[in-house]
Amino acid sequence: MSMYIPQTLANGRYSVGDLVGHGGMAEVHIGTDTRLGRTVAIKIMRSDLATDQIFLRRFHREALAVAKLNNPNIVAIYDSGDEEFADERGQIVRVPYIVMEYIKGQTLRDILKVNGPLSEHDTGQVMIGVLSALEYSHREGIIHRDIKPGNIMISDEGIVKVMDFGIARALDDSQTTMTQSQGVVGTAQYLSPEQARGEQVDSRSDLYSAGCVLYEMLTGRPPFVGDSAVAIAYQHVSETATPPSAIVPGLPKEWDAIVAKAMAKNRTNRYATAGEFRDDIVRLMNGGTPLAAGVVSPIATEKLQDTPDYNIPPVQPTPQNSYAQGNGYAAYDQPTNTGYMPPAATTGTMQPTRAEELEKQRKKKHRTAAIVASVVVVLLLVAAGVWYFTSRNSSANPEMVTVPTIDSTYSRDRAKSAIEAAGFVYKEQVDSDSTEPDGTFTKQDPAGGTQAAKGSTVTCWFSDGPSSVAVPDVSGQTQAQAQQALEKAGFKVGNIYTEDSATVAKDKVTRTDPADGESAKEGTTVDLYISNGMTTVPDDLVGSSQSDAQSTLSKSGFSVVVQQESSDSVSEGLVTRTSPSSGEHVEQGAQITIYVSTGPSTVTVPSVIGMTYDNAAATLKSMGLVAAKSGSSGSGSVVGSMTVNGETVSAGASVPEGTTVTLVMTGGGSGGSSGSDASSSGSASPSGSASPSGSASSESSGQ
Ligand SMILES: Nc1ncnc2c1ncn2[C@@H]1O[C@H](COP(=O)(O)OP(=O)(O)OP(=O)(O)O)[C@@H](O)[C@H]1O
Repeated sequence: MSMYIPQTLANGRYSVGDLVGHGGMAEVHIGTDTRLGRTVAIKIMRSDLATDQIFLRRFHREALAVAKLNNPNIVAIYDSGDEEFADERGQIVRVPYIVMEYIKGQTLRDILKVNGPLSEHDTGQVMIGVLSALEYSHREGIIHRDIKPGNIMISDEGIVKVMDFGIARALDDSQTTMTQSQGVVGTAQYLSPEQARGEQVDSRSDLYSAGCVLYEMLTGRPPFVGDSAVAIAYQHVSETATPPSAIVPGLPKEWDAIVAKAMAKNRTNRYATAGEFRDDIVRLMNGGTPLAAGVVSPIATEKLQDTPDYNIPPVQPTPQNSYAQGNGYAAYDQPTNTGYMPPAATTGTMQPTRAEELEKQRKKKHRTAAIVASVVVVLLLVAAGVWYFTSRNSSANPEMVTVPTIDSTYSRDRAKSAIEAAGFVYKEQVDSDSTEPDGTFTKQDPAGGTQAAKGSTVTCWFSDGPSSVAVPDVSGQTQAQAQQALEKAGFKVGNIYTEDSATVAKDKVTRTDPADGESAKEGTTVDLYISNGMTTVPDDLVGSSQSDAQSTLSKSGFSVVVQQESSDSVSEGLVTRTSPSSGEHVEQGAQITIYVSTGPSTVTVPSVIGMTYDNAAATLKSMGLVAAKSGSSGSGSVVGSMTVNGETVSAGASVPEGTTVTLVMTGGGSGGSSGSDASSSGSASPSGSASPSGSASSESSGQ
């Protein structure tokens, strides 16, 4: 596979370096996360996968789920995305990619290819790592679905790292990969019987695959091999693998028991958890007897009792031998049908190495094996011929029937009856991508109304209900970016509202409903709120200190101007008012003036000596003071002709506005005094307070 790869991804955040490997679906490059300055591995998927919407959605959803896994035996996922760029021919291509932990090391597949079987010790160590990874991921609700040596890396420090969690799920149902035989064949060797039958997988499916990996580490070859994915898948469903000890002489039979339990066809007979599986391996490695050797699946128990009869010579992992073994002469099933004599007991004084022993036995049995292989080949040819002619005859001119049309009103039972009544075999599949309610019919194959051979299979998919996903945080993004992110996460965008925001820039998303982080069913409609660039002046500024008001306004992005003013009602240093005032609608970042009290305002008492009372009172009033009189004893007409002879507050004194100044009046303009000299004995008091002490009577005026 050769792909055009851009030099950077995600607006330059990741620089893409040398190719470190490639598989059927992707190329993996070493790279650098320039923001964090760390080395990463970047898996860039084939661009044709990007046109597959089902794949894309699942890919990002799975990457998101797997990114949450945090375990030393799992390759960490840091990021994922799609990159659009022009290739060398100028054509726009879009590629999905995953940024992950870079592992300096080798895959188990490469190690097995170069070294052949591993020692029991190394096998145990690798299995402990793999099963610890699975125990953790299963607890987190994530099934790997594609455990195989190519997805297990051993770092240069010897740490086992499992990768590609969930990617297989993204590839499920993808049209692109269904026809991509390389990907299917690679995986078929570790496929659980339920996966081979297209049934629902669960965590025990991973344990089956892990059992196949264990098998391969012990023997140097996968449990089943064949010349097509179908041939291998068939063996997983119907054949029993040769016990590892029959391939590797001297290998303790306890390994057979562990492998048999892990690879039980019926998942209820397998280890229930990865932890149980791992504990059994640890038990064996510590010199104990694995539980599997005591209580195992009926088939395995039966075969274990047969183990003394295992007499198959070592089998090299060549297609012929493996294929023949997969076609029925596996020792597990028919140990006595092979015609082999038991190998000579190894009673020599020097223990040969396993490789030497393998070589010795292979030579001994070479002639017999050649004869048996010939017989098997002939049998196979005959079987193939029979199959070919049978299937040819049965498929010649088959009766064609119209496929019934099933729709969302059909229950499972009704769909089954309709399809069977028309002469087809009914098959049901779970549509885990559908956002329809659980149990709703979503699609069928072949389509309703088409012609298909009577007796062929019609598959119907039923939704298992929308899955719940966390609403992504799109605040601060443009409407288009937010819409893309929400749709990528499986949501629909509903109403778009605008609203005030103090902090989010105009035309950017302020929030969503449901809010980010909330869990909602896929397909849920999410409303978007966009900032209109307006906001309101905050409440509670009046009466607060200047510094508090300034900090509140600055935090909300306003610019602040401070003005001083006197106030009778607001203490000095506190805010009297703002302009614009609290609650007013303003643009983000508007200038707000806060007025800070300097305390009550003061006035200088004027001299009103010699004035009539009315004139004096009017003068005082115009200055914000209150007049009162004292010392008069005459009637109003007499008072009218009296003049001010004294003021209780001396002219020129500075007093708060509203202070009462008591005027001492004398009659007839004679200047004589009829009362005390109030200007010297009185005191200033604000409006409403008592007039000078000692006044016999006073009457305020002017307010
Ligand atoms: N995180 C990583 N760090 C270092 N090397 C890696 C990393 N991931 C993958 N590789 C290398 O890249 C190669 C290709 O990986 P990839 O997962 O695409 O393919 P595969 O598993 O070999 O094939 P398939 O597509 O069949 O699963 C691996 O074999 C490995 O050598």
